[in-house]
Parts: sequence; structure tokens; C-alpha cells
Amino acid sequence: MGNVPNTNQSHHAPGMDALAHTAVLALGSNLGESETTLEQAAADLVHLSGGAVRLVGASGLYVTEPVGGPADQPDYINAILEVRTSLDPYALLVLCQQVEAHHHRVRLVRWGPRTLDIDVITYDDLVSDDPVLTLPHPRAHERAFVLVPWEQANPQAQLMVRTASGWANRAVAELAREVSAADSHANVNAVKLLRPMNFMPEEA
Ligand SMILES: Nc1ncnc2c1ncn2[C@@H]1O[C@H](COP(=O)(O)OP(=O)(O)OP(=O)(O)O)[C@@H](O)[C@H]1O
Ligand SMILES: Nc1nc2c(c(=O)[nH]1)N=C(CO)CN2
Repeated sequence: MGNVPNTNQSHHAPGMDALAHTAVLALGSNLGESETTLEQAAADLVHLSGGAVRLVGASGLYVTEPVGGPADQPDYINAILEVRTSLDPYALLVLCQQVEAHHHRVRLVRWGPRTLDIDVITYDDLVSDDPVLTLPHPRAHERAFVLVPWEQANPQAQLMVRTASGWANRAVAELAREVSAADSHANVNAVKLLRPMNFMPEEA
């Protein structure tokens, strides 16, 4: 799964059993040194959590055309991380916001350029309409810059999507194909694999 060193086996990872929850995080940046920012953010999530977050999967770094926001903003670098965590969903969101702050996130307009954005895409199978933490992320299913890297990180990934009659569990791979057919801005052609993420040895 992804490019993270295979250290998520229990004999390499004391305490892994306590990391009972799985979450998917989407990272994006289009200001500053975006590639290193995303790699550093992955390390920060692990280190700032004090052992409460472990990386278990990662996509490569993707170059993606901006969706929404000002027309003239630079392309983004996007990536997906799959983590195991003992944090509850709100504590995980706070951690993501701390890592954003650590990278001096600046954002002046909605969907405008930013040094680092970390969205919680899913947390176990939790569904919530809370505006502070909406799960799954309400726009994930329509964003090629989330779906395409996520499929690479985990080809078997599933996402709960709201339908007219309730919720449906959909394959991320299938959703990625659908958005590419439906919307030129979300077209998978506008989402290009740049390279694998580099991880520091102590990080995984
Ligand atoms: N699943 C989620 N992940 C991250 N933030 C969320 C989520 N659900 C709700 N929020 C809330 O959204 C607020 C605004 O988030 P943010 O500024 O990152 O939005 P954005 O990245 O500009 O746009 P988008 O939400 O479309 O990605 C945050 O304060 C946070 O409380
Ligand atoms: N390509 C791309 N476009 C975006 C992104 C992003 O991460 N990548 N994030 C947004 C708000 O979260 C709005 N638009």
C-alpha cells in the first residue's frame, strides 16, 4: 500500500494495537516549497502526535490544477495519507490544524492559495454532519485531486457517498473514473503523478 516502508507489522510496532482507528487525510499546498511541505507535514503528524498517529499508507506527490478559487493561483501539490490513530476524530482534526499552523498556513480567500491544507477525508466508517468536522469530507467524492491519489495509496479504498435514498459505499477507483468523465476541472488529466513521497526513516 503506497510508498510507506512496511513497518506497520506488530513485531515492529509496539503499541500498534492501541491505534484502533483508521483515517484518511488529504494534504494540499500551492505556496512555497510544496513538495517538501507535504513530506514534512507527514513527519509532523507522527511526531506532534507523540505516538498517537502512525502512517500506514501514502500516495505519491501529485501536481493538480486548482479547483475553485482565484483563476490565477498556482498548481497544487496533493497527496493522501492513510493513518492508524488512537486520537478521537476531533483530536485528529486539531492535530491537522496544528501541523497546518506549523507550516505558517496563510489563506486569504476561500479555496485560494495556501502553504498547507490538511483535510480529514474519512475516520473509520463515521458519518457526521457537524460543520466543525463533517465526515466523510463533503467534497471528497467529487475531487479528482483526492480520489486519484487515494486510489494509488489504496486501490481497495471505499467511500460512503450520500445518495437520494441514503448512503452508498462506493469504490474510490470507480469514483475517480466518474469525476474524470464528468468535469473537465476535476479531470484526471489535470492530476499528474510527480514522484513518490520521501519519508524519513524514523517516521513510519
Ligand atoms: N472533514 C473535514 N476536514 C477538515 N476540516 C473540516 C472537515 N469538516 C469540516 N471542517 C471544517 O472546515 C473548516 C474550514 O476548513 P478549510 O479552511 O481547510 O477549508 P478549505 O480547505 O478552504 O475548503 P474545503 O473544505 O473545500 O477543502 C475548518 O475550520 C474545519 O473545522
Ligand atoms: N487542485 C486542488 N484544488 C484545490 C485544493 C487542492 O488541494 N488541490 N484545495 C481546495 C480547498 O481545500 C480548493 N481547490
